[in-house]
Amino acid sequence: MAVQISPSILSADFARLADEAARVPNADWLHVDVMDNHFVPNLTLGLPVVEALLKATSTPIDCHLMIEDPDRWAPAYAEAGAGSVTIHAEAAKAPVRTLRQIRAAGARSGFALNPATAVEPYEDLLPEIDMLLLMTVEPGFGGQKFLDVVLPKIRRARELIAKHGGQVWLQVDGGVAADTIERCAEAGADVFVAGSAVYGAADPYTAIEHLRSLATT
Ligand SMILES: O=C(CO)[C@@H](O)[C@H](O)COP(=O)(O)O
Repeated sequence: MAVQISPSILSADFARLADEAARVPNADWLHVDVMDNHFVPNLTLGLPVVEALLKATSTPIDCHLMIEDPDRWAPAYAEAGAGSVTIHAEAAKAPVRTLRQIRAAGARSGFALNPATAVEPYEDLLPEIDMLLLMTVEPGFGGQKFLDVVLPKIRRARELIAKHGGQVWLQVDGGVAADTIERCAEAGADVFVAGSAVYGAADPYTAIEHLRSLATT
């Protein structure tokens, strides 16, 4: 699959989100981090802001729910029009039902694992998942250092995905930048979330194209 870049608006100016979305017309997705200050120690935004963003941009929205009760909230993000909705393994109590509800509402179903969560126990869930997200930092904040301890898990996840037909996208999120993206791509990732590497750059458009070319092998 072609490399996809999903800039994280966590590093954008929250007072000007529509303008910030317009600065990255070459993004494949706009990555929106929903944090509730319970599952992670940070508070960002929720459904009303996502609904407003959906009206403000034609770029598909990739919602990453870092919240305590994703089973309760994920279907609403999909029904609102998010193109992809990702729930966390560590938070979901009924992941199969919730992943199916996301798909039934017309979005791609995403399933995320924190750095210390192994992928093997979730192999049987792969048919329910459109995108597996491997966190390459502890979730909660942008601008953290990439955890290269996750690289073997990216390789393992790619093997498991191939075993199940290869349809599942493999996303990495956290510390993805010009000096780390090639290692992620080499390990098997194909969807790259980048916050500070895009919105911290003088020219986010060019930063995306640079990351895309580095990841395209
Ligand atoms: O989910 C998260 C953080 O929890 C990410 O989406 C960050 O927003 C990525 O930021 P950078 O590490 O790329 O600056």
